Amino acid sequence: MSRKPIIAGNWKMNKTVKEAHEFVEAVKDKVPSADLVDSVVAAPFLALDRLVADAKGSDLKISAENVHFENSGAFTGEVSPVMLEDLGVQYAIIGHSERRAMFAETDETVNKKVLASFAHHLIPIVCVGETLDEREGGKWQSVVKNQVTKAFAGVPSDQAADVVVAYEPIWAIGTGKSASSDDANEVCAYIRKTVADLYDETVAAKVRIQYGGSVKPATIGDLLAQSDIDGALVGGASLQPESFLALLDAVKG
Ligand SMILES: O=C[C@H](O)COP(=O)(O)O
Repeated sequence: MSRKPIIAGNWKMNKTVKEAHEFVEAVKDKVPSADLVDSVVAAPFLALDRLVADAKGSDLKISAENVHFENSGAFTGEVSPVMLEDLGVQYAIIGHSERRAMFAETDETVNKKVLASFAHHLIPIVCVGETLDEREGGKWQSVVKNQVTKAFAGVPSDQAADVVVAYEPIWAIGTGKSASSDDANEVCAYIRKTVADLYDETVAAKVRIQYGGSVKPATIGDLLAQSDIDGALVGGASLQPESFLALLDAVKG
């Protein structure tokens, strides 16, 4: 089965609203057709309202970088899926390793956020990945399997097929040390097998799996050529319009 690639920029804590607006204005009419690739930018909450309006009518899609699992209530500083749906945001990154490491995100909260996202028409981009110690200790399979299994708990099969999984080995994020295409593909294939064990081969064949970790325009082509890598989640190289568009060009071939 052929899966439509999905290339997502994750800006992390970068760009003012003005800078974000200028970026979207610069790229929105240059991204490839959404028939060919899903082109996504994940921006800080403050910019989302403006960016959804900016991107309207174009093939560029807008994502949040996080979402809370409750609809409303006494959760100071948080943003709910109801609020994101209201803005017209289409995706939410969930469980990024920076949130797991610095903001107490757990497999349980990741799962709650996945379920809450589907309840509000947000497509979850679920991040998983092992630390360097876990890789060197030969534990990446158990780490990744556990993260995937817990993230998908309670997700019905029709929704499971729409989940985007981002495999991001923690040692490769922002370090300039990308996993080799073969190593990244081995893990992505293992993630797909895990989804097949949880559901079936049909669901597993539909789930899109991104690689993330020091992806650059020069390296994305080799990654996308792999059997089980359907896109990329890109930090640093997504911050400039030229670089973001160059990542998307790799899909066009
Ligand atoms: O979400 C994106 C990843 O954390 C990768 O970031 P990076 O491309 O700057 O290594």
